[in-house]
Amino acid sequence: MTALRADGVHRSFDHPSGAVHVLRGVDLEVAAGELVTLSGPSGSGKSALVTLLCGFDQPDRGTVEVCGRSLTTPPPWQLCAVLPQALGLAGELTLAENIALPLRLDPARRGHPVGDAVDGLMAELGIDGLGDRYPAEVSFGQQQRAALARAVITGPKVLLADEPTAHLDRRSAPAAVAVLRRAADTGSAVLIATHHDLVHRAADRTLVLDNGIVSVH
Ligand SMILES: Nc1ncnc2c1ncn2[C@@H]1O[C@H](COP(=O)(O)OP(=O)(O)OP(=O)(O)O)[C@@H](O)[C@H]1O
Repeated sequence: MTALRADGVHRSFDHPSGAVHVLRGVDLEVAAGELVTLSGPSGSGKSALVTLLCGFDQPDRGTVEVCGRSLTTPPPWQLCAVLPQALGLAGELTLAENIALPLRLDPARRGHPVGDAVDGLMAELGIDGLGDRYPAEVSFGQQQRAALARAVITGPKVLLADEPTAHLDRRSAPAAVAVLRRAADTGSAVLIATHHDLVHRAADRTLVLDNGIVSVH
Protein backbone atom coordinates (compact mmCIF):
# COMPACT_ATOMS: atom_id res chain seq x y z
CA MET A 1 0.00 0.00 0.00
CA THR A 2 1.40 3.40 -0.99
CA ALA A 3 1.81 5.55 2.12
CA LEU A 4 3.75 8.47 0.61
CA ARG A 5 3.22 9.86 -2.85
CA ALA A 6 4.37 12.92 -4.78
CA ASP A 7 2.96 13.79 -8.20
CA GLY A 8 4.41 16.43 -10.49
CA VAL A 9 5.94 18.45 -7.66
CA HIS A 10 7.57 21.75 -8.65
CA ARG A 11 9.28 24.21 -6.31
CA SER A 12 11.18 27.42 -7.13
CA PHE A 13 12.80 29.87 -4.74
CA ASP A 14 12.84 33.58 -5.53
CA HIS A 15 16.25 35.15 -5.48
CA PRO A 16 17.47 38.63 -6.53
CA SER A 17 19.66 36.97 -9.16
CA GLY A 18 16.66 35.07 -10.60
CA ALA A 19 14.31 32.26 -9.57
CA VAL A 20 16.01 29.00 -8.56
CA HIS A 21 13.87 26.20 -10.02
CA VAL A 22 14.89 23.31 -7.76
CA LEU A 23 12.16 20.69 -8.24
CA ARG A 24 10.85 20.30 -11.79
CA GLY A 25 8.18 17.62 -11.66
CA VAL A 26 9.06 15.11 -8.95
CA ASP A 27 7.07 11.87 -8.89
CA LEU A 28 7.69 9.23 -6.24
CA GLU A 29 5.94 6.58 -4.17
CA VAL A 30 6.97 4.80 -0.98
CA ALA A 31 4.96 1.84 0.28
CA ALA A 32 4.32 0.85 3.87
CA GLY A 33 7.17 -1.40 5.02
CA GLU A 34 9.65 -0.01 2.51
CA LEU A 35 12.93 1.79 3.19
CA VAL A 36 13.85 4.00 0.24
CA THR A 37 16.94 6.17 0.08
CA LEU A 38 17.19 9.41 -1.87
CA SER A 39 20.58 10.31 -3.23
CA GLY A 40 21.70 13.14 -5.45
CA PRO A 41 24.43 15.75 -5.68
CA SER A 42 24.80 18.37 -2.98
CA GLY A 43 22.38 21.19 -3.80
CA SER A 44 20.12 18.99 -5.95
CA GLY A 45 17.11 19.65 -3.72
CA LYS A 46 16.90 16.64 -1.38
CA SER A 47 16.22 18.79 1.69
CA ALA A 48 13.78 20.96 -0.25
CA LEU A 49 11.89 17.80 -1.25
CA VAL A 50 11.85 16.33 2.29
CA THR A 51 10.50 19.65 3.57
CA LEU A 52 7.64 19.44 1.06
CA LEU A 53 6.91 15.78 1.73
CA CYS A 54 6.33 16.41 5.44
CA GLY A 55 4.09 19.42 4.80
CA PHE A 56 6.47 22.04 6.23
CA ASP A 57 6.50 23.71 2.78
CA GLN A 58 4.06 23.69 -0.13
CA PRO A 59 4.80 22.91 -3.79
CA ASP A 60 4.21 25.59 -6.42
CA ARG A 61 2.58 22.87 -8.52
CA GLY A 62 1.82 19.20 -7.96
CA THR A 63 0.58 17.25 -4.95
CA VAL A 64 1.89 15.34 -1.93
CA GLU A 65 -0.21 12.65 -0.27
CA VAL A 66 0.41 10.88 3.04
CA CYS A 67 -1.78 7.81 3.48
CA GLY A 68 -4.15 9.08 0.81
CA ARG A 69 -4.52 12.46 2.47
CA SER A 70 -3.43 15.50 0.49
CA LEU A 71 -1.01 17.63 2.52
CA THR A 72 -1.71 21.30 2.99
CA THR A 73 -0.46 21.53 6.59
CA PRO A 74 1.98 19.31 8.54
CA PRO A 75 0.18 16.11 9.60
CA PRO A 76 0.37 14.74 13.17
CA TRP A 77 3.56 12.91 14.30
CA GLN A 78 1.93 9.50 14.34
CA LEU A 79 0.99 9.89 10.67
CA CYS A 80 4.22 11.49 9.42
CA ALA A 81 7.35 11.98 11.50
CA VAL A 82 10.40 13.86 10.29
CA LEU A 83 14.03 14.00 11.29
CA PRO A 84 15.14 17.28 9.68
CA GLN A 85 18.76 18.17 8.99
CA ALA A 86 18.49 20.94 11.61
CA LEU A 87 17.04 18.37 14.09
CA GLY A 88 14.54 20.77 15.67
CA LEU A 89 14.87 19.55 19.25
CA ALA A 90 13.12 21.80 21.79
CA GLY A 91 15.90 23.53 23.72
CA GLU A 92 13.83 23.90 26.88
CA LEU A 93 13.15 20.14 27.13
CA THR A 94 15.64 17.44 28.16
CA LEU A 95 16.59 14.76 25.64
CA ALA A 96 14.21 12.28 27.32
CA GLU A 97 11.38 14.84 27.27
CA ASN A 98 12.05 15.61 23.59
CA ILE A 99 11.93 11.91 22.69
CA ALA A 100 8.71 11.37 24.68
CA LEU A 101 7.00 14.46 23.25
CA PRO A 102 5.24 12.83 20.25
CA LEU A 103 3.78 10.17 22.57
CA ARG A 104 2.58 12.80 25.03
CA LEU A 105 0.96 14.78 22.20
CA ASP A 106 -0.95 11.71 20.95
CA PRO A 107 -4.46 11.83 22.47
CA ALA A 108 -4.81 8.04 22.02
CA ARG A 109 -1.84 7.46 24.36
CA ARG A 110 -2.59 10.08 26.97
CA GLY A 111 -1.85 8.71 30.45
CA HIS A 112 0.14 5.73 29.12
CA PRO A 113 3.66 5.28 30.55
CA VAL A 114 6.37 6.28 28.07
CA GLY A 115 9.57 5.67 30.07
CA ASP A 116 10.38 2.16 28.79
CA ALA A 117 10.04 3.17 25.14
CA VAL A 118 12.25 6.23 25.67
CA ASP A 119 14.88 4.30 27.68
CA GLY A 120 14.95 1.44 25.16
CA LEU A 121 15.60 3.70 22.19
CA MET A 122 18.21 5.74 24.05
CA ALA A 123 20.10 2.59 25.03
CA GLU A 124 19.91 1.19 21.51
CA LEU A 125 21.28 4.44 20.07
CA GLY A 126 24.04 4.73 22.68
CA ILE A 127 22.73 7.87 24.38
CA ASP A 128 21.50 6.26 27.60
CA GLY A 129 22.58 8.26 30.61
CA LEU A 130 21.94 11.55 28.77
CA GLY A 131 18.17 11.67 29.32
CA ASP A 132 18.23 14.54 31.79
CA ARG A 133 20.54 16.75 29.72
CA TYR A 134 19.31 19.60 27.54
CA PRO A 135 20.22 19.64 23.82
CA ALA A 136 22.81 22.39 24.40
CA GLU A 137 24.55 20.08 26.90
CA VAL A 138 25.27 17.23 24.46
CA SER A 139 27.14 16.88 21.16
CA PHE A 140 25.46 17.36 17.79
CA GLY A 141 25.73 13.62 17.07
CA GLN A 142 24.01 12.87 20.39
CA GLN A 143 21.29 15.40 19.53
CA GLN A 144 20.89 13.72 16.15
CA ARG A 145 20.33 10.34 17.79
CA ALA A 146 17.77 11.88 20.17
CA ALA A 147 15.96 13.43 17.18
CA LEU A 148 15.94 10.01 15.50
CA ALA A 149 14.46 8.39 18.61
CA ARG A 150 11.79 11.12 18.72
CA ALA A 151 10.94 10.50 15.05
CA VAL A 152 10.45 6.73 15.37
CA ILE A 153 8.88 6.50 18.83
CA THR A 154 5.25 6.58 17.68
CA GLY A 155 5.75 4.06 14.87
CA PRO A 156 4.64 6.66 12.29
CA LYS A 157 2.96 5.63 9.04
CA VAL A 158 5.55 7.71 7.16
CA LEU A 159 9.05 8.52 8.38
CA LEU A 160 11.22 11.09 6.60
CA ALA A 161 14.85 11.57 7.55
CA ASP A 162 17.29 14.11 6.11
CA GLU A 163 20.92 12.98 6.45
CA PRO A 164 20.19 11.04 9.69
CA THR A 165 23.77 9.78 10.04
CA ALA A 166 25.56 12.98 9.00
CA HIS A 167 27.05 13.56 12.46
CA LEU A 168 27.54 9.95 13.51
CA ASP A 169 30.76 7.96 13.61
CA ARG A 170 31.47 4.37 12.59
CA ARG A 171 30.34 3.11 15.99
CA SER A 172 27.04 4.98 16.29
CA ALA A 173 25.88 5.03 12.65
CA PRO A 174 25.03 1.28 12.41
CA ALA A 175 22.67 1.52 15.40
CA ALA A 176 20.89 4.46 13.78
CA VAL A 177 20.56 2.51 10.53
CA ALA A 178 19.20 -0.50 12.44
CA VAL A 179 16.54 1.70 14.07
CA LEU A 180 15.54 3.11 10.66
CA ARG A 181 15.44 -0.38 9.10
CA ARG A 182 13.27 -1.67 11.95
CA ALA A 183 10.85 1.22 11.44
CA ALA A 184 10.31 -0.02 7.88
CA ASP A 185 10.17 -3.67 8.94
CA THR A 186 7.41 -2.83 11.41
CA GLY A 187 5.30 -1.07 8.79
CA SER A 188 6.46 2.52 8.32
CA ALA A 189 7.12 3.91 4.84
CA VAL A 190 10.64 5.30 5.27
CA LEU A 191 12.33 7.81 2.95
CA ILE A 192 15.88 8.89 3.79
CA ALA A 193 17.90 11.58 2.02
CA THR A 194 21.50 10.52 2.45
CA HIS A 195 25.03 10.44 1.04
CA HIS A 196 25.98 7.55 3.34
CA ASP A 197 26.68 4.12 1.75
CA LEU A 198 25.76 2.34 4.98
CA VAL A 199 22.22 3.71 4.74
CA HIS A 200 21.94 2.93 1.01
CA ARG A 201 22.97 -0.67 1.71
CA ALA A 202 20.07 -1.04 4.18
CA ALA A 203 17.56 0.25 1.61
CA ASP A 204 15.06 -1.72 -0.46
CA ARG A 205 15.68 0.70 -3.31
CA THR A 206 17.34 4.01 -4.07
CA LEU A 207 15.99 7.04 -5.91
CA VAL A 208 18.19 9.74 -7.39
CA LEU A 209 17.28 13.43 -7.47
CA ASP A 210 19.11 15.32 -10.18
CA ASN A 211 18.19 18.26 -12.40
CA GLY A 212 14.94 18.61 -10.49
CA ILE A 213 13.50 15.17 -11.16
CA VAL A 214 13.63 11.81 -9.40
CA SER A 215 14.73 8.69 -11.23
CA VAL A 216 15.40 5.11 -10.19
CA HIS A 217 19.02 4.33 -9.33
N1 LIG B 1 15.43 30.03 -0.02
C1 LIG B 1 16.19 29.72 -1.08
N2 LIG B 1 16.47 30.65 -2.02
C2 LIG B 1 17.21 30.34 -3.10
N3 LIG B 1 17.72 29.12 -3.34
C3 LIG B 1 17.48 28.17 -2.43
C4 LIG B 1 16.72 28.40 -1.25
N4 LIG B 1 16.67 27.27 -0.54
C5 LIG B 1 17.36 26.35 -1.25
N5 LIG B 1 17.85 26.90 -2.37
C6 LIG B 1 18.66 26.21 -3.40
O1 LIG B 1 17.96 25.02 -3.68
C7 LIG B 1 18.86 23.98 -3.99
C8 LIG B 1 18.52 22.76 -3.19
O2 LIG B 1 18.94 22.89 -1.84
P1 LIG B 1 18.83 21.66 -0.85
O3 LIG B 1 19.30 22.13 0.48
O4 LIG B 1 17.47 21.10 -0.92
O5 LIG B 1 19.89 20.64 -1.50
P2 LIG B 1 20.37 19.22 -0.98
O6 LIG B 1 20.29 18.28 -2.13
O7 LIG B 1 19.63 18.84 0.25
O8 LIG B 1 21.90 19.52 -0.64
P3 LIG B 1 22.92 18.83 0.41
O9 LIG B 1 23.16 17.41 -0.07
O10 LIG B 1 24.14 19.69 0.28
O11 LIG B 1 22.28 18.90 1.78
C9 LIG B 1 20.25 24.52 -3.74
O12 LIG B 1 20.87 24.76 -4.98
C10 LIG B 1 20.03 25.77 -2.93
O13 LIG B 1 21.02 26.72 -3.22
